[in-house]
Amino acid sequence: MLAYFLCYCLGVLPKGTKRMARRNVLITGCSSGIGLALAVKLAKDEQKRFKVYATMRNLAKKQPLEEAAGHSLGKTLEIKQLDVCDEQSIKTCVNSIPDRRIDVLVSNAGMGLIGPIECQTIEEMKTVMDTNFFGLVRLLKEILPDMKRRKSGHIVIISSVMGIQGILFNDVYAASKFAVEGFCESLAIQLTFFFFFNRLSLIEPGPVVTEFERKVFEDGMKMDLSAADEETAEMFTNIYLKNYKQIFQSLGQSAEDVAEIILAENPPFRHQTNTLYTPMTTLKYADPNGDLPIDIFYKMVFQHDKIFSASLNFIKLLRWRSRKSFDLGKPSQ
Ligand SMILES: NC(=O)C1=CN([C@@H]2O[C@H](COP(=O)(O)OP(=O)(O)OC[C@H]3O[C@@H](n4cnc5c(N)ncnc54)[C@H](OP(=O)(O)O)[C@@H]3O)[C@@H](O)[C@H]2O)C=CC1
Ligand SMILES: CC1=C(/C=C/C(C)=C/C=C/C(C)=C/C=O)C(C)(C)CCC1
Repeated sequence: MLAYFLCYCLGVLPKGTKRMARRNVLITGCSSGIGLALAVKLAKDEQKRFKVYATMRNLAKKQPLEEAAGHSLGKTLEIKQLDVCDEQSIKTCVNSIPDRRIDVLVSNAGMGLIGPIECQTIEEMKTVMDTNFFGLVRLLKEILPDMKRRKSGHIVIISSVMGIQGILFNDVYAASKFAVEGFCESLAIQLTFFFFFNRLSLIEPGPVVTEFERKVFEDGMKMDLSAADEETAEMFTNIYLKNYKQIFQSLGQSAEDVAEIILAENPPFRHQTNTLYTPMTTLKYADPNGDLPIDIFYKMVFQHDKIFSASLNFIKLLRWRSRKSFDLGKPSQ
């Protein structure tokens, strides 16, 4: 079912319903996680509808993708170098594609950052903004003019539920995804003029079990908290980090699940992939004043932490008993 929605997002109907010319898809951040899963999914499409340019900043990390790609490597999938923080590397990559033709751009590369801001340097914060926000801007500056000239193209952006709603100790990461969302919301209006209908889609996953989760947790565990006061350091360690793994185990999707959701025909502008997480984001829309989600999150963390933890365990148990992850992203029929 998620596969259906993925195909739907990149402009392909289910098998056998429509024939289309092969489409060039460029994906950033394919060394692991969602980018890798999506690249492989598209490259292995039975009808060979895609030519995938799976890019990564460090080609020394290409082995997992090569292994997962199998026979599609060198046929429907090519691996290329692209660092979203380096304009020249983007240009070189795009110039190496025949006629520079990119039908679908998937802006996926990104990184997380957690912890008290007192313990993060401005340089670390700038790297997150540079990767998650300016990385997208650089890609579009290079690729969008060609799409506008052709009056066709589709841009899929991996945003996050944190592009809608901030979460404790994710201040800068959430800011980077809010920047992405504001930027895209503005751009979508202009693109509707060029492409006649909206061809820009924001994918908003909740927690996904990937390298992102591991890296962010490890960095959080070894963070030097000496610049924070005792209460803040305690809150980060004993509330946030303590619950972190449990949240991913209970609510987390797999990269493959998310990959399946990404391609759809006439996709909505925003698509949240994780139905278990939507009660959280709905709080934002339920109260235009913005107090409700802050109040509820505060109570969940500081007053009803045992109920919150028990609820997460219950969800985990239900998912385990069903012996497969819930079909979290099933599109409504
Ligand atoms: N995992 C989660 O819970 C969620 C993730 N997301 C978003 O999904 C996207 C993919 O993350 P996910 O698959 O989970 O995590 P991974 O860490 O598995 O993948 C992130 C990818 O981005 C790459 N990357 C980082 N910086 C750059 C750069 N400067 N240029 C090119 N590539 C770069 C990484 O490369 P390298 O290996 O070299 O570091 C890696 O290939 C991100 O935008 C993330 O914000 C959204 C919601 C939830
Ligand atoms: C739900 C929730 C929490 C944590 C949420 C997390 C950890 C979400 C992670 C989302 C990710 C990783 C998105 C990536 O883009 C808290 C603050 C513990 C308590 C309040 C409710």
